[in-house]
Amino acid sequence: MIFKKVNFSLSSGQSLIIQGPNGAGKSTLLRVLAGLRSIDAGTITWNNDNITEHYTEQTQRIAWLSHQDSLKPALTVKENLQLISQLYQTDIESALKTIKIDHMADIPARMLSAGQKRRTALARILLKPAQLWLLDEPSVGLDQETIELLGHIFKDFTNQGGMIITTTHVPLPLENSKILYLTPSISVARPL
Ligand SMILES: Nc1ncnc2c1ncn2[C@@H]1O[C@H](COP(=O)(O)OP(=O)(O)OP(=O)(O)O)[C@@H](O)[C@H]1O
Repeated sequence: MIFKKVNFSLSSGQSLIIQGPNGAGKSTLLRVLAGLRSIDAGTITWNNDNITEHYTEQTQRIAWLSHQDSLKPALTVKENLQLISQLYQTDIESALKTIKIDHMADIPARMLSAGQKRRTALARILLKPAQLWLLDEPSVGLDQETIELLGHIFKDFTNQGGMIITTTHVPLPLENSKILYLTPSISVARPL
């Protein structure tokens, strides 16, 4: 068991910050909420529907930012975002402008800095019309100015009714968030 006695609820416009030491299960909990991992006990519901029985709907509702930026190195920033923008008919230029990376649209991902890759991954979040953002340490690699920008992006999203669940080891500009603190329940990792 990685964690136990986890209990929280979130309504439209609210956010939750998951904290805890390395290995506490923060990323694992995000994966569970995304429907990517099963749980041994308990239930997770969305408007009273068990998400494990409504996996497709759950994947449609969420936008997921993992630790890995998952960019194709040979493709440009714009090309990396094309699939998702075509899928949801959303505007790449606008997403790149929002996260202030529009001047790098034609640069291959392999030439980006760590922070520029993170911004590109965040642009991908903006391109999916999701109701819930699941963000794994979104500020990693970002400079202070971009972290502040992230605060405005978070606020815009929650003001429109979006919900955010994010892990972090550092303070994030996310006002009035609920906090969930996880403590490690296991000492040895076994294959999940
Ligand atoms: N695929 C896996 N197979 C087995 N154990 C895993 C797997 N992924 C994670 N774990 C274990 O589950 C526990 C929780 O990992 P998780 O990545 O969720 O922690 P975390 O709180 O996000 O940590 P960090 O702060 O370092 O990012 C750790 O003990 C880890 O070793």
